[in-house]
Amino acid sequence: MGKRRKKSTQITEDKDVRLKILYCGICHSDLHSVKNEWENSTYPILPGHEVVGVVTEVGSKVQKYKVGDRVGVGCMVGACHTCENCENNLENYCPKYILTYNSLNYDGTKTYAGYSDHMVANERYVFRIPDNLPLDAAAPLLCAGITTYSPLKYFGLDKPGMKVGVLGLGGLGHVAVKFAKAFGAIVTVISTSPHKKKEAVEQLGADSFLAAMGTLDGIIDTVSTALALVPLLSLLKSHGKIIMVGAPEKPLELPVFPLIMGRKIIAGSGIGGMKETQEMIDFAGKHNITPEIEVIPMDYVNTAMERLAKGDVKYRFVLDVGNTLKAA
Ligand SMILES: NC(=O)c1ccc[n+]([C@@H]2O[C@H](COP(=O)([O-])OP(=O)(O)OC[C@H]3O[C@@H](n4cnc5c(N)ncnc54)[C@H](O)[C@@H]3O)[C@@H](O)[C@H]2O)c1
Ligand SMILES: [Zn+2]
Ligand SMILES: [Zn+2]
Repeated sequence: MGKRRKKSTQITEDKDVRLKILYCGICHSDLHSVKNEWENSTYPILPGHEVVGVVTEVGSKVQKYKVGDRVGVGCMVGACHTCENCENNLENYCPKYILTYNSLNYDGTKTYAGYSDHMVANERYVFRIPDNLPLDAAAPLLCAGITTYSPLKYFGLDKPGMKVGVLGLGGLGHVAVKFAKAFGAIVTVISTSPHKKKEAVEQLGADSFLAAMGTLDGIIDTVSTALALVPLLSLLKSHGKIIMVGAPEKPLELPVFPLIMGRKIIAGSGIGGMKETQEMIDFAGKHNITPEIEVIPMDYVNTAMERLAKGDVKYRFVLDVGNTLKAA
């Protein structure tokens, strides 16, 4: 692994940017992956796709960045750039996309990611972090941010007055509340944990905590385990939508009648394209949207994973890689 790691930290292409990693968020997908819950993990895995840091080197043809710039890398580091999805700035739906970790580069080498000191990525997959956003709190935007921003926009839930439900108040869910509020939506947190009510309303700005039947235009479902859909469908108005971003390993049961009654929609959404990711980060900068984080040292990572599995985090762990990673 040492040899491959070394290779992945060298500038190999003209359009590559090397960054010194300072912070990396811990996404529940990291946990699914290290535990092989999706049954697609190939070890060794070096997780982390909410990566932020500072540019230390640029390839000869890099145009967007220079040494010293504050940047981030999200869930992807490559795609084919020729298919219909790529041509429409939807690299995230490219059939040949390359994930930041647990994936293969086109040369067959493995990708390793953010729980690490350095990283190299093509400039198309590198994002600029606005000066007013603290780097540690900006990290979760790279996955949790775009994963919730993109479906709110695509499914038309970004209009003032829309009644938006957010299911699961974890890393993704709490950012969904912040973006939906910034779009002017009326936001309801749907949670099975009554103790989360006070914070959801007072700290995150949600308008209410539990929704009444037939009242919501859309629900962003961020839950990491399989939950029943029927009670959720009953919360929707006619034409309401449930957008699944949570990625449980087990399938969900889908009775059809509650869909037919009211022309309701269940859809999925995966991160977002590179153009939209930069747009989301700039929007967060403009509206001062920062995730709520608990900054932790590298040697706390296993405890953090255990706490994340229990839902014991408010609301995102961020590894202080720059100050606490002791390179071997
Ligand atoms: N679609 C995408 O592109 C995308 C991107 C990032 C993460 N994800 C997935 O989204 C999910 C959430 O990620 P996260 O980082 O926000 O995780 P998280 O652990 O921070 O949040 C998940 C929330 O779901 C709640 N939850 C879990 N099981 C529950 C249950 N049975 N009933 C009620 N609530 C329950 C937890 O309490 C927690 O609040 C994960 O499955 C992750 O893999 C998908
Ligand atoms: Zn993620
Ligand atoms: Zn493509």
